[in-house]
Amino acid sequence: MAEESITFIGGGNMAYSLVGGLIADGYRAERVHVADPDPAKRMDLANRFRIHVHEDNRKAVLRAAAVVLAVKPQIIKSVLEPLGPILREQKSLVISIAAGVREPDISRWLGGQIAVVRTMPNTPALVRAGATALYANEYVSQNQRDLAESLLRAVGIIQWLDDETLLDIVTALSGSGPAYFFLLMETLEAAAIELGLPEQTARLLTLETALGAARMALESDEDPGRLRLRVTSPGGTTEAATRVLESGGAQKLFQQALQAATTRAGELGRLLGEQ
Ligand SMILES: NC(=O)C1=CN([C@@H]2O[C@H](COP(=O)(O)OP(=O)(O)OC[C@H]3O[C@@H](n4cnc5c(N)ncnc54)[C@H](O)[C@@H]3O)[C@@H](O)[C@H]2O)C=CC1
Ligand SMILES: O=C(O)[C@@H]1CCC=N1
Repeated sequence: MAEESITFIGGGNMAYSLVGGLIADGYRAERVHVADPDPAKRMDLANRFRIHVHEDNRKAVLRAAAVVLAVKPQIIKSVLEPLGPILREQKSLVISIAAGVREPDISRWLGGQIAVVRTMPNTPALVRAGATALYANEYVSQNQRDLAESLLRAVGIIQWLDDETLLDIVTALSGSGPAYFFLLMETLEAAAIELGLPEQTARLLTLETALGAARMALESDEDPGRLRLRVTSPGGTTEAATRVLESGGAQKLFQQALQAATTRAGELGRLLGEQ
């Protein structure tokens, strides 16, 4: 991938995952900068990845080909306004990973007419198994599109979207999605321990089953519904378990959860856009 310099504004969970994935993919540490006001975050990132860390956002973005906004949605406006003049002058590409925050608002806070890619990655980027959707505004050149794509592709799969509004659904599905699968893992592991399985065995079997199911679904020509039926012997154990899940409304609950997350992303976008 192109070895252009990239700056992360905000060095929290998601920046950690993306930086870790980039370094693991062979991106040179001296090309990566992170700005964060928290000295503990800066020290952690510098020690772990040997990248440049900064307290001052303006110094951190100097000469950056791409600037990744990795702060909470609620502070994006205040972070962007002072950076607008320098980012426009440098013609840096701005890549936002913030949930809900809309591209027209990001562009407006930066002073307008600036290349912005709005994305939604997820934390498995840390192990280069991320899933990211991207949307580019009209000012993004082909080179910048390639740069955004190569940065996110280094940490997992990517999908371009033509319609920005779809990013709220993506946020609910794959942005928040790791949490749903972790919840399932936590719950299954705890239930197995409660039933009498040793802790280490319960953990290992839970995680390998999750990995195996995901790999199998990715590599198979059959959809997950069909693969589920293959596990389910008539009158067997899976059928007994599935009956409990269905009668408890598991599918409905997941639909409602995805709806709630999508709605929240839309609300965040609306509320923050009114600033
Ligand atoms: N955590 C996740 O799974 C995902 C998060 N996102 C998005 O990524 C963004 C960051 O989320 P997290 O990393 O989870 O949050 P976080 O709270 O872990 O990280 C945010 C970082 O920003 C720093 N910060 C605060 N004020 C700052 C300022 N003025 N300038 C520079 N840095 C500042 C904080 O010290 C903190 O380290 C959010 O907008 C979120 O919507 C997107 C996809 C997945
Ligand atoms: O919970 C959140 O708002 C962020 C966005 C997607 C995952 N974490």
